[in-house]
Amino acid sequence: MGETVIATWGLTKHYGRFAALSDVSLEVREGEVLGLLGPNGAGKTTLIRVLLGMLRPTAGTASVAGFDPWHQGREMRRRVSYLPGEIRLFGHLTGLKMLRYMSDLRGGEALERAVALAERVLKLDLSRKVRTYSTGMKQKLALAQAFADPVEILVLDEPTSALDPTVRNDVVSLVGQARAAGQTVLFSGHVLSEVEAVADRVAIMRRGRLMHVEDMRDRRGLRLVLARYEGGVPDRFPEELGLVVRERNGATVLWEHRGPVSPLATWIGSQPIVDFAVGTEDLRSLYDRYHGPEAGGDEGGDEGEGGPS
Ligand SMILES: Nc1ncnc2c1ncn2[C@@H]1O[C@H](COP(=O)(O)OP(=O)(O)OP(=O)(O)O)[C@@H](O)[C@H]1O
Repeated sequence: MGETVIATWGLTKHYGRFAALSDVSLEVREGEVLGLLGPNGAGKTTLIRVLLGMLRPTAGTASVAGFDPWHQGREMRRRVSYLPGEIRLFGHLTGLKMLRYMSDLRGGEALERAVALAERVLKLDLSRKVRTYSTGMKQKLALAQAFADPVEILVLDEPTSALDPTVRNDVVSLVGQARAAGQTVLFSGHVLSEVEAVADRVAIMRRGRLMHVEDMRDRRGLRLVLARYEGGVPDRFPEELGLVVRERNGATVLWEHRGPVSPLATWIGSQPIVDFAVGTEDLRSLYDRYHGPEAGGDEGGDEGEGGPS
């Protein structure tokens, strides 16, 4: 993985006394796909808008492609393609003219690719006026443009929110292709399976705070082992097995395990273990640790328009 291309240090955004973003420090490395997860109001869009130089942070700093987004927004935006959560297009233009308009803003290079993506991959009729498009069709048009842009960084705010399941999968593939082409992708979303399918790392937000960053590559090699001992669970386990105790309760222990299975299986065979089970932990259970029923509610502050943009 390459060098850091997006970084924030103690990023904070207040609306009056309400903190939409609190002390967020995060890094995204070159060529990486980072999924930003969190329920409504967690602060994902606020973070993205600060990174795009559309909102001025109350405190903290950010760097995107080596630029300060607020003070060097113009230089930064040349290197970044952004899909906003709320897409605004010119209704009187056809899809094709809208794509031409958007690609001209970047020197026209990306038009051919944007048209191919829109028509062939996303199956969009570009001869229709944009005002006759459904919400999902508008999202497809903006996605075609975002993925076609010859930029280093893609920032996608809920890129699949209006799409049907088949097109969602196409977008997941496009994110994978963008990474294969060396682009860095930051995207936000709620659909855990999509994030799980494509993200290298996942950042979980809650009430404006960054709660947890998980490396999905590590996670894919993680297994959970549940064992019930005859009598009590020993205090220590051989270090070379790479077992980490997640929970222990009477005669039962839940370990996290990474690495080869065979030494573990041999060792388990030598232990006074009466029963055991092996499984994986999907992203849902990780997410639920921060947002599940036991994690409490997520009501934020007052909704409202405003802030510099
Ligand atoms: N202009 C504003 N004035 C006051 N509060 C705001 C403003 N913009 C956002 N907020 C609040 O900041 C919090 C974070 O909002 P944000 O849009 O970043 O959340 P999100 O994680 O993107 O949610 P969603 O998934 O619903 O898009 C919310 O509680 C929201 O009400």
